[in-house]
Amino acid sequence: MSVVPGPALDDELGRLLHTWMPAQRWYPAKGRGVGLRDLGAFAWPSSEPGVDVVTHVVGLDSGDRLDVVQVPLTYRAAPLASAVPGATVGVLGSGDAARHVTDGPHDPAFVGALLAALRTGEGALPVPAGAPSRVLSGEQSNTSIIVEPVDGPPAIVKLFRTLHPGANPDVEVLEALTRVGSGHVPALRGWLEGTWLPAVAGPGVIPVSGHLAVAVEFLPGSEDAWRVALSAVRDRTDFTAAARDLGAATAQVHADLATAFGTTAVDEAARARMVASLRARLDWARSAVRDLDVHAAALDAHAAALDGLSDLPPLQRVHGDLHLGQVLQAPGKGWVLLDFEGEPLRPLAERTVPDLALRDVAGMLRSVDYAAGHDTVGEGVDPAAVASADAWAAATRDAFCDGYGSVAGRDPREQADLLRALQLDKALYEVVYEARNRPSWLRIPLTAVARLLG
Ligand SMILES: Nc1ncnc2c1ncn2[C@@H]1O[C@H](COP(=O)(O)OP(=O)(O)O)[C@@H](O)[C@H]1O
Ligand SMILES: O=P(O)(O)O[C@H]1O[C@H](CO)[C@@H](O[C@H]2O[C@H](CO)[C@@H](O)[C@H](O)[C@H]2O)[C@H](O)[C@H]1O
Repeated sequence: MSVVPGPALDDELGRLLHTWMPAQRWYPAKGRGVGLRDLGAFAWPSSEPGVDVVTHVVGLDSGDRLDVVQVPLTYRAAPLASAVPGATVGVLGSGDAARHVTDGPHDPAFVGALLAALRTGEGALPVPAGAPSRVLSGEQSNTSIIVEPVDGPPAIVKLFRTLHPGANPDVEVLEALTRVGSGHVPALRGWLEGTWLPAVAGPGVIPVSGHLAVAVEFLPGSEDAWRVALSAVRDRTDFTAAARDLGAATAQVHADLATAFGTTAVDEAARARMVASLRARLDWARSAVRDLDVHAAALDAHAAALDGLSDLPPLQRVHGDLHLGQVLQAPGKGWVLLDFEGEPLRPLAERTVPDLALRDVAGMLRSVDYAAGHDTVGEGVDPAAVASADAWAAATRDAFCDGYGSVAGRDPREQADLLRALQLDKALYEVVYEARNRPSWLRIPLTAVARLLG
């Protein structure tokens, strides 16, 4: 990457970031008091005279935890005319020396520098620098920039906001799946790596490297399955044909992942590790969310029964956090799976170890339950509406499993105990996720925990 080390994060910029960052959707330390740590900066060659482009790597230190985020910024003498609300970080200095600070993805000066620095794999179509771009709006844990060249296919560049040393699973998996010709993922078009100081600073410390961004083909006119499913359940329209295709696409991606990364048979030690990890998640969720206390006896019984899990299928790379919001119905391409980063609340090292493909099936079944329960879980809902949402969910879940089994050769419902344990595992993760991020949604996974334990 043709960038050079950039300026330090000084107190004045630190104060601006302290105010601006917590309001961003991607900010990982919501609700926690943090001290900012300067873990490095890259100064980018800027195509616009007088505009400085700098990516700061900032540690968010809350004492017991340190999240590392990348914050690309531009510095201009005058405000960026095209800046949308939220893109303006603030002003440094005053009078003639004032520097207007903008969130990089919203500034063409940063996007041009970023596109020029992307690395491209063999045979991949590079993303031209200088093409018009816009930031994807909507709920996102990262920041994506859609690039639409006038004379070439569009691309979408995702800036990973939370950084981890080493390969980002999204880049690693998309590279492998593109290589084996998987038809159910967007083709990889480029990536970017960077270097910063590790979380633990000190004398003689060695910098770490990792992925900063990934670029893939943009699929215009796509609809995400969460929105389609939510309107289908509201209108009580059939979603079974789509769910069957989605099940088949999921099984095909699992087959492609097995081809690209191989599989590992489960011996007794691996089985014991799997049971231990399911128990560890149970303990983690119970200690994080007190609403689970009412199920103490049933959760204890479930934890004990996990020893009975046997005949586990081979382990392989999986998606790790598959839900309806992670799949697009793309014109001419069918179902496409996105975002192979795994569960954001899980440590990165755990997200890349070979796992059960059924975990993704369980994730999708939970997502169908979310769509059905979105409007009907809670007090005072008409029982007829609950019954019809439940019937929609049951038919959709069956269709997804039918489609999955038709490609995988084994129907997921044949492994009922394992599938139930994985759905419960996911529902417990969701209880923690919702308690931290969307407390008003908490009742959806809590209701599922009660049902799955019952
Ligand atoms: N290749 C693509 N083509 C069209 N839209 C996309 C593409 N990739 C992502 N998106 C849109 O961007 C959203 C967020 O992408 P995702 O990779 O899940 O980001 P995040 O990791 O921030 O959640 C998706 O839900 C989808 O709407
Ligand atoms: O998309 P991310 O990788 O950031 O995943 C996280 O956020 C998801 C919500 O955006 C969350 O998914 C949960 O809510 C979905 C509805 O919004 C539902 O379809 C999923 O089944 C449910 O798990 C995901 O768990 C979390 O990791």
